[in-house]
Amino acid sequence: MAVEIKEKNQVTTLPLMEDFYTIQGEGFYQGSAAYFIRLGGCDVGCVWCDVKESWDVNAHPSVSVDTMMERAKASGTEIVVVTGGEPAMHDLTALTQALNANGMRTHIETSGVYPLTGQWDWVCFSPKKFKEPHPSVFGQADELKVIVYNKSDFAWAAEFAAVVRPDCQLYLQPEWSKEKEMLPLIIDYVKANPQWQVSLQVHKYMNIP
Ligand SMILES: C[S@@+](CC[C@H](N)C(=O)[O-])C[C@H]1O[C@@H](n2cnc3c(N)ncnc32)[C@H](O)[C@@H]1O
Ligand SMILES: Nc1nc2[nH]cc(C(=O)O)c2c(=O)[nH]1
Ligand code: SF4
Ligand SMILES: [Mg+2]
Repeated sequence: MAVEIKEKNQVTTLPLMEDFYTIQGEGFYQGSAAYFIRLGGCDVGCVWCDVKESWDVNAHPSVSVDTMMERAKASGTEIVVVTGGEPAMHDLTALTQALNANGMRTHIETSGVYPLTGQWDWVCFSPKKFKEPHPSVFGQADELKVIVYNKSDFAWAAEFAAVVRPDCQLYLQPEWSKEKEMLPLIIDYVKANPQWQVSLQVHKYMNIP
């Protein structure tokens, strides 16, 4: 008798806020074409979050990972960035499997407050003072991107630089509304500490998503 091997219960639908093909505006891949999948749900509560509409997990429709994969694939993209919201609050195993199986690179933007699930080609870790990150993400981060909202954020950023891998790329990104004030401080800091680089949200200057 043929026996059907059932796979472990995997999450095959996820709350999708939006998906779009654009230019990665931040960090190491800044300037590269990338398809963004923005999942709903976040409980970190950053006061300056630029996508607060993403926070309520129930406000976004459940969409199958295959649909998300097909839409990304149709764009012709090489890179898919999974963001949110806080994408790591969901089981991303099936989504990354579908993307990988179809030849796309998987990148994630995460605050690191939840352990990662899934297979990632690039992990951007952006820790937040509003909720402590999970230590498992320190060794998984390819890129550390700290948002600078006030002067105390430089010393706080250095604490994370000390615990990520030695080959992790280090970025300081001004909080958008504080850019005028913080950018000069970031520039001085990077000149004095050249292991860090400046990251700007260039999509906002280009008026693209
Ligand atoms: C909206 S978050 C979603 C992913 C995840 N929750 C996180 O915070 O990393 C995407 C990126 O935007 C950054 N970000 C959010 N609001 C910002 C703001 N007002 N100014 C600069 N960067 C911001 C976050 O730090 C993160 O690197
Ligand atoms: N163009 C563009 N680049 C981005 N890099 C990270 C983003 C995010 O919201 O996760 C983002 C975004 O929202 N748009
Ligand atoms: S963790 Fe990310 S999505 Fe959540 S509030 Fe902070 S910046 Fe926004
Ligand atoms: Mg954004």
